[in-house]
Amino acid sequence: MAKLAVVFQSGKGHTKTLADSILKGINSVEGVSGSLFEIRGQDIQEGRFANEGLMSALDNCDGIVLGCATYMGSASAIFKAFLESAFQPRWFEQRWKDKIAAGFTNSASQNGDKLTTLFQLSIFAMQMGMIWVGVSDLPGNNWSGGARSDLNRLGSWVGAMGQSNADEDKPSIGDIDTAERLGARVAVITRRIKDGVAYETERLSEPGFRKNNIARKDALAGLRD
Ligand SMILES: Cc1cc2nc3c(=O)[nH]c(=O)nc-3n(C[C@H](O)[C@H](O)[C@H](O)COP(=O)(O)O)c2cc1C
Repeated sequence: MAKLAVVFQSGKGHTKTLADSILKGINSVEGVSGSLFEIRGQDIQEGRFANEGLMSALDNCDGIVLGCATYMGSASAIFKAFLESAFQPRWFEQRWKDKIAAGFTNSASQNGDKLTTLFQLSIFAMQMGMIWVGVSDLPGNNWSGGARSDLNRLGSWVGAMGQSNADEDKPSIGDIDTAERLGARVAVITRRIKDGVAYETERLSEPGFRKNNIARKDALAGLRD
């Protein structure tokens, strides 16, 4: 059974609607099971996120879907604190290398600068050595017959975007269903990789990587730099 985590932050529940939808998509795929993990402000002290139980549960997953609200054109501060907490020791040890990753965000404005949030999430995943999966749906609501209920109506491929009106409690049904389809896509791809040909992946700490580079430098001395 492939295991996927949906890790999210949501202040007022709008982004949680997308997280629930991603989870629904994941669990619709046979042989894959998903779990939700909420990042809460109470786990942050002096700006640093600390919840070892949650982090080690993520260590045991085959993939992690990351999502948070867009605040001030950026990933929310609470979620950023969680991302930064992966630096030591998980980034140093390449612990999440080759796990599958994907992302989602929600904001009030149609644009709201939320692409920045998806960039932050995808860059994080790639710094962690993870394999990023984007949205595969064609763009919706981009012609005269388009509607808010269209799939991928915000035309985003880096990750799933949601937009919810400030006086309503949910993004559009188009966004909710697009998130569900991203969850299913991530699950199918994770299962395919997990059930595929087994492979060993090299994991190096920074000192180990430096040692290899010193050996390379010595081996190449006088040849080229
Ligand atoms: C501190 C703060 C900053 C925000 N910044 C943006 C923004 O840059 N762009 C935008 O479109 N909406 C912005 N919003 C609106 C939220 O993105 C929107 O209400 C979203 O649905 C919140 O999701 P949540 O209920 O999961 O927290 C901001 C809201 C807050 C509280």
